[in-house]
Amino acid sequence: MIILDGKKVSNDIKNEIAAEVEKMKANGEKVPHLAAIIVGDDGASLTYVGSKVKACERVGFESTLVKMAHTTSELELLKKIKELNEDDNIDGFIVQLPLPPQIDTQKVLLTVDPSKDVDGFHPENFGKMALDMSTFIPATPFGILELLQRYEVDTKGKHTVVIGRSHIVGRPMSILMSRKGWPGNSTVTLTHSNTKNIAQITTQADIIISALGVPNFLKAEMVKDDAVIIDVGITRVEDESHPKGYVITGDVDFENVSKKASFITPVPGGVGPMTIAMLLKNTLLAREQRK
Ligand SMILES: Nc1nc(=O)c2c([nH]1)NC[C@@H]1CN(c3ccc(C(=O)N[C@@H](CCC(=O)O)C(=O)O)cc3)C=[N+]21
Repeated sequence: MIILDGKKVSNDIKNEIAAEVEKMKANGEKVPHLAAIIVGDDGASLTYVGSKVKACERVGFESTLVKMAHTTSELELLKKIKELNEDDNIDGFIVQLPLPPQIDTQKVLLTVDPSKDVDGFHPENFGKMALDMSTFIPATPFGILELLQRYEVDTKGKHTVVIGRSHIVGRPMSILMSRKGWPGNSTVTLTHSNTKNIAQITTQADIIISALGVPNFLKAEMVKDDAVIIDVGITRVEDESHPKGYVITGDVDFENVSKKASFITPVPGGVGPMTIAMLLKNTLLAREQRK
């Protein structure tokens, strides 16, 4: 069993990006600038945005964090987005999800300038992804592809089972794994909350990508020998014995599933850090395309 070490690979990628930034500086070019908008400040979201900003500093990017009150109106948020669209200083930006209920997420995603949409959530970019056109690939799916590639995981002709159909992970992942090329060329089954007999499907899988958000959902008996396991779950589970009062728990019963797997991602230290590295990669791309 080989652990797909997202922490290590994401560090490698950050070093590669930092080297690019050094070159840009040496050439007197402007360095990439990422902005993030966060509406409200529930603990987890703020932690993730905070780590994105920290990652920017680490690779030499400029970053801007726009904090807005949880009572922000849709109109105010759309105005802020338009400001960032027009700000020549900003190469790419993200609006941290989920948004409070008074704000229509679809409207927000449609307002982000597709050329600055480093999350790859705008319908134009999602469509390009589905049609194999060059675009920003959403950071979490992009990170999973990168992990599969760097560990030379064979995906051709394999049965990939995706669990969860979210617009951010499951749906795009199912499209990407079925695309021509590598990683890709898989036969894909997309499962979700209405799927019957899910264990019957997962036991047929060569590759399982779980993006469900139910701690320890995937058990050893749901997995065949030598399967490749990608765990996208990151649920905070209360744990008094831990200094933070919680532990980050994945969708996979790692202790038991890892005994059967050929490759497996840990949580934490798997897909999470890759997400951040690929957001930086998209931002670098955005800067290069704006020259
Ligand atoms: N517009 C938008 N874009 C996003 O990319 C986006 C978002 N909204 N909303 C929330 C989710 C979640 N997300 C994570 C990023 C990093 C880790 C990460 O680094 N996790 C660490 C643990 C971090 C911890 O200790 O909490 C790990 O898995 O090792 C996790 C989750 C990005 N998201």
